[in-house]
Amino acid sequence: MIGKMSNRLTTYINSNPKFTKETQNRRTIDLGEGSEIIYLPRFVPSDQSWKWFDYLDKEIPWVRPTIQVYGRSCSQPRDTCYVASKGLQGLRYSGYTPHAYSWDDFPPLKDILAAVHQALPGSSFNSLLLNKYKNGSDYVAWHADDEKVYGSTPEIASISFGCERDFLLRKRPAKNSSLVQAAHEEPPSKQIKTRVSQNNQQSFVLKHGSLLVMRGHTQRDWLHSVPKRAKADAVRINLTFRRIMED
Ligand SMILES: O=C(O)CCC(=O)C(=O)O
Ligand SMILES: [Fe+2]
Repeated sequence: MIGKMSNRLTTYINSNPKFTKETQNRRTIDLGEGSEIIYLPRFVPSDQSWKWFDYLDKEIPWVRPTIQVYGRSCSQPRDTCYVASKGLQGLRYSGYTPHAYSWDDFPPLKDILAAVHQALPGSSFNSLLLNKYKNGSDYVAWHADDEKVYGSTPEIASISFGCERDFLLRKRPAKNSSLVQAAHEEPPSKQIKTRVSQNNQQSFVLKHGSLLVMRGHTQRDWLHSVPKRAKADAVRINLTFRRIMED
């Protein structure tokens, strides 16, 4: 009986486009305390990923804005563009308010969004921040996407095309966490040991056509970055789908 059921289930899964090989490769990483990562290394097939890469590389009006970091103006170390549904509150980050293009300006983005929604039933994204890293000297510094417009538990679905890059996550020391307490109470020699002994880092190599999702309290409790890499010698395009709260 059980054997028959599982056979039928296998047939159903293999014949239903929702359960493709890519979906079966899904990895869920529980970061603890309500933070979760989902990683699908082969979400979009390679040839389709290259078609989208070429379209985005050519058609997106990429800009490299001036942003404010710790009160200083500097050039954002990657190109960017922003797309959002009509009528939403505007986005502002690092002292910069990007122009919001519409989904109709770039029709293939609607196909990519539909694929993301199919992989994440129950999710509903209404905005997209695009990033283009010309090579390994472009990067994104440690940060959290914890702007108020995303609400208390932002979900961010991130698709990567082109050059593989490392994506790092690091636990944020909370105000009253044991890490901070230890830093105050222990002599300097012990402080270092305390930090090193905590397993508070995660890293992923974001592959061409991959999907990485950050959920729950990841933006409150963790920081993420894409560091400079001398060996990365080609362009990477990254799309991060987000949901702006409607009021
Ligand atoms: O390029 C990436 O993988 C991450 C980009 C990112 O963190 C952001 O746009 O907020
Ligand atoms: Fe981010």
